[in-house]
Amino acid sequence: MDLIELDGVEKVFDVRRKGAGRFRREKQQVRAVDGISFRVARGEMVGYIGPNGAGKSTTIKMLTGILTPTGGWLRVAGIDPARERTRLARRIGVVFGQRTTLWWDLPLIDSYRLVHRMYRVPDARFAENLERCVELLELGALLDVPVRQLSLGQRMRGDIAAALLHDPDVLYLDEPTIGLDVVSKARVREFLRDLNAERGTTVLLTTHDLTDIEQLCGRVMVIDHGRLMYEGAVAGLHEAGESERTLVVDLERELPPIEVLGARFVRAEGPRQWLAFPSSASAAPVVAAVAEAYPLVDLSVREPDIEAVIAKMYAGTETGPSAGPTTGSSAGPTTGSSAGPSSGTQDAPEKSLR
Ligand SMILES: Nc1ncnc2c1ncn2[C@@H]1O[C@H](COP(=O)(O)OP(=O)(O)OP(=O)(O)O)[C@@H](O)[C@H]1O
Repeated sequence: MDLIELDGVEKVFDVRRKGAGRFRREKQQVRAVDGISFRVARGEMVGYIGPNGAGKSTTIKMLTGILTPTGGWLRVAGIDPARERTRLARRIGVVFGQRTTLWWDLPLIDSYRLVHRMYRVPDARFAENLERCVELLELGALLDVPVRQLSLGQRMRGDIAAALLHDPDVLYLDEPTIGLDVVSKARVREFLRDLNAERGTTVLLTTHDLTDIEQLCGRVMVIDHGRLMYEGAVAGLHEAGESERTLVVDLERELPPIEVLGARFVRAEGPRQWLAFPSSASAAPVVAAVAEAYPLVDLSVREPDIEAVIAKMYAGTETGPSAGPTTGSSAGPTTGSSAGPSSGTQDAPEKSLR
C-alpha cells in the first residue's frame, strides 16, 4: 500500500518584487513545485534531494498540510493533508534539522510530556516508546537538561525521539544530520535503520549528504526547479551524474602531480594534492597505489555533494538526464534546465575510507 501519493502536484507562490518605477511593485509567480508525481510504499525509506531552492521544503510542507497545493492531487496515509491537518498530525512525525520542535527553556522530558498530552498517546504506549527512544538514542542522562544546554547532536536525537513518541506511520526528515560530527551522524543513521526495519516506519529523507542516502535509502528522487529529474536507485544517480569522489593526499613535501592508475590529478597546494576518481569505483586500489609510490602523511576521501552530482547530470545536455529511470512516475526531465549551482568538492561531506 502506498502511504504517500502525489499526482501532478503544483505550488505556485505569488510574489511582489520591486519594479522599475519608484513605487512600482511587479507581481510575479514562483513555481516552487511544478507538477510532481510519485508514490512511497509503506515501509520504504526514500531520499528526496535537490539543490537549494529546488522545491523540497515546499513539497514537505504540502505533505504535512502546512501549505495547500495550487494544483494536482496528494494523499498521505489516505488523508488530504491540507484539509485534515489535525487528523494527519497523528499519523506523521516531522524533524527539521535546522529548527527544533522542543521547548527551548524546558528540560527535554517536559517536551515529551507535552507530546504525550497533545497527541493523547495511551500511557503504556508512551512509556514504552519513551523507554525505547531513550535507550537507542542514548538520551537517559539528558532528560532533565534544558534543551538550550544540549549540543547539536544531542538536540537532534531529542528531536527525533519527540517525532516518534506518538507512533507515526510516516516520518519526514529534513536534513537530520546537518552539522553533526561523524559519530553523531552514524548514531542517527543506525537508529533510523533500526526504526525502519523493526517498526516499518515509512521515511522521506531530505539531505545534502549523499552518505545519508547511500546508507539509508533504497530509492532516491531528485528534484530541481520544482520538477522530478530522476527517480531510481542511488547507484544509478551516480551513473547518471558520472560523479567523482576526491582523494585528498597530504604528502611529506611538495612533489610533482601524483600519477596513479584509476585517478586523475586535479590540483595541488603545497604538499597537499587533490585526485579525482569515479564514484562507482572502490577507493582501495587508488589509495594503495598512492601509498606505495608516494611519501604520505595523511589521506581522506571526499564524497561529491549533491549539487555537484546534479550539476554533472545536466552538464552538456539540453533536456536533462536521460539515464535516470523514472519508475512509476509521470514526471519527465525539465527542458532547458541550467546546470544548477556550481559544482565543486571543497565543501563536500567527508567520508572515511572504504
Ligand atoms: N512562501 C514563499 N513565498 C514565495 N516563494 C517561496 C516561498 N517558499 C518558497 N519559495 C520559493 O520556492 C522555491 C522553492 O523553495 P524551497 O524552500 O521549497 O526549496 P528547497 O529545495 O527546500 O531549498 P533548500 O535546500 O534551500 O531548503 C524557491 O525559489 C523559493 O524562493
